[in-house]
Amino acid sequence: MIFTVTLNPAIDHFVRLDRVELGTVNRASSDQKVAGGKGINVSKVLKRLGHPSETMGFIGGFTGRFIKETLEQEGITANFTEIASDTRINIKIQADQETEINGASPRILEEDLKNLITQLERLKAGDQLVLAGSVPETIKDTIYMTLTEEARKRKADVFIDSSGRAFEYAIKAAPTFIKPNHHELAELFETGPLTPKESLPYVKELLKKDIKYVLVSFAGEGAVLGTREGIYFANTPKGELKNSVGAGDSVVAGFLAALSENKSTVDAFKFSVAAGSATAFSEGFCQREDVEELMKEINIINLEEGV
Ligand SMILES: Nc1ncnc2c1ncn2[C@@H]1O[C@H](COP(=O)(O)OP(=O)(O)OP(=O)(O)O)[C@@H](O)[C@H]1O
Ligand SMILES: O=P(O)(O)OC[C@@]1(O)O[C@H](CO)[C@@H](O)[C@@H]1O
Repeated sequence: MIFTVTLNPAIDHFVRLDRVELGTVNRASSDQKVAGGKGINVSKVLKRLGHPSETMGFIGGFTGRFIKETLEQEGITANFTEIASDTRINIKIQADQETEINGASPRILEEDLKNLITQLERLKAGDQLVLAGSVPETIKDTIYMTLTEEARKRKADVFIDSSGRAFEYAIKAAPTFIKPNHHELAELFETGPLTPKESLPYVKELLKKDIKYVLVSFAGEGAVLGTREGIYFANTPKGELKNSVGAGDSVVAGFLAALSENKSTVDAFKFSVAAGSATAFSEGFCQREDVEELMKEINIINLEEGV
C-alpha cells in the first residue's frame, strides 16, 4: 500500500486573471478551491494513474474539514490527525505570470506528532511511504529523518520530496527515493545554479549515501535519474506551460505508479517525467492517456555507469 504524509496541507485557492497590478483592487475572472499540499497531490495523481493510496498528516478547522470531505468525494482514503488550529490557505495566482502565496502553518502539538508516529506502526515490508512538502514551524527539522527511520525499521520504502534543513536531515536516514528540483539540489550542496551535466557529481554523492533513486528535475530542461546501475538524462516534452502547481508531485506519483506496475527503471523515469509534463500542460493534474502519449516524446540517455 502507498501512504502519503502531508504535514502541512492547504486549501489551494487558484485565482485567474489577466494580470495583477500591485497597490490596486484586482478582480478574478475565475477561481477554484481544491485540497492541496504535496503528499495529497501525490495521492490525487496516483488515483488518476489507477493506484490507490491513503493520505495522512494534520488537518484542522473548517479548512481541514474541506480537505477531508473533498478527498473522500474523490475516493481517496483520508486518515489525518485532527489538530486544533485551521489548516492554511495557499493562494495560487495564475495571471501573465504564476505567483504563489503559501499561508502560515498551523500549530502542531507534541501529542499530534505522537499520533502520526503511532499510525506508522501499520507499515510493513512492501509498503511505500511518501513524505512531501514543508514542515510546519512548530515541528523539528528532524521530523522526516525520524519518520524515515520509523518506516525503514518496518522495511517500508520511503519517497521524499522536501527542501531545506528537513530534507538535509532526511537524507541521513537513507530514504529510497528523493526528488529535489535543481534549485533544491544546489541549495543542498551550497553551489550556484546547476545544469543537468553539472549535477552529476552531486547525484553520485547522494547515491553513496545509500539512496536508491535520486531524481533531479530541471523544469522544462529535462531531468536526471541516478541509480546504482546508471545515471540517466530525460528530455522534457515540448508544450504550452499552463500550470506548474503539482508538476513536481506528478513526477513522484508517476515514479511510484510505474514501480508498482513493475516497469523497468528507465521506463519508470520516462513515465514520471511524462506525468510531470502532462500536469504542466494541463489546467489541473495529468490524465493517464496524456502521460502515455507524452512518453513517446521522451528519450533517455545513459550519461554514466552507476557508482
Ligand atoms: N516548461 C515545462 N515543459 C515541460 N515540462 C515541464 C515544464 N515545467 C515543468 N515540467 C514538468 O514538471 C516536472 C517538475 O518540474 P520542476 O523541475 O519545476 O519541479 P518542482 O519545482 O518540484 O515542481 P513544482 O513547480 O510542482 O514545485 C518536470 O520534471 C517536467 O516533467
Ligand atoms: O508550502 P509547501 O508545503 O512547500 O508547498 C505547498 C504547495 O505549494 O505545494 C503543492 C504543489 O506542489 C501545492 O498543492 C501546495 O499549495
